[in-house]
Amino acid sequence: MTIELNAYPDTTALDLALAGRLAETLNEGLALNGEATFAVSGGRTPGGFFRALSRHELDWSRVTVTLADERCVEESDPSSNARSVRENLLQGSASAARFVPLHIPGENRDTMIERIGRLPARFDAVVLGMGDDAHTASIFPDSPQRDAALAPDAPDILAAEGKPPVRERLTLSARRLLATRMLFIHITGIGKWQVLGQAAAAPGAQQPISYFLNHRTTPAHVFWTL
Ligand SMILES: O=C(O)[C@H](O)[C@@H](O)[C@H](O)[C@H](O)COP(=O)(O)O
Repeated sequence: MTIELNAYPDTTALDLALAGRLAETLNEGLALNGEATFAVSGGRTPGGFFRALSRHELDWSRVTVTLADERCVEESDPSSNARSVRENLLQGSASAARFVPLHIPGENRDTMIERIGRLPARFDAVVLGMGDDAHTASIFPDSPQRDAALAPDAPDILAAEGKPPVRERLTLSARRLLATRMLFIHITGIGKWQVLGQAAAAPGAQQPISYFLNHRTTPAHVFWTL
């Protein structure tokens, strides 16, 4: 288990640095495979990072972006992670990227599973956030779906019970999220830093984030600021 820690003086420096690292990772994927695919998280933290990444000149037409999780709402809803990606990341030259949402209102479950199953088996990058309760994506420590989402044989995607603002969610499983060339964890604030440290020190604990900090084959790259 290796954890690379990258600390920054403020959120602006953090967002610029993480965006630069993502652009580098995506360019590596483009050079290696002619395409690149990554999954990002929602919430309040990543907006500045999305805007910084959108300003990087990449061959975005060969890049696919999807979500680590989604709230089951219309894209017009302020809680929609897809809305945040479209408004903050898919702008400028990055608007040429292909976006694969998790939740399409009215789509039946089998069609959704089949659509997500068509994503490349291994992402070039996954960017996870974390809640103060050590949840990540929509894998919550006290959710009835926690064990199913963390199971080594979990499906790619599953319905999950989250917390307000939206309880009904979809989440990629830990297994699917860990199938990535690079894993980034993006957090701000001393509270989350302390939660992350406790989780890292307790391998196999019940906190969902700890499954991503102690994984035997996918090192975690933590980008954080107080
Ligand atoms: O849909 C979501 O809510 C996110 O994917 C979730 O996992 C998020 O990363 C954390 O809840 C942190 O959220 P904040 O960035 O708002 O603190």
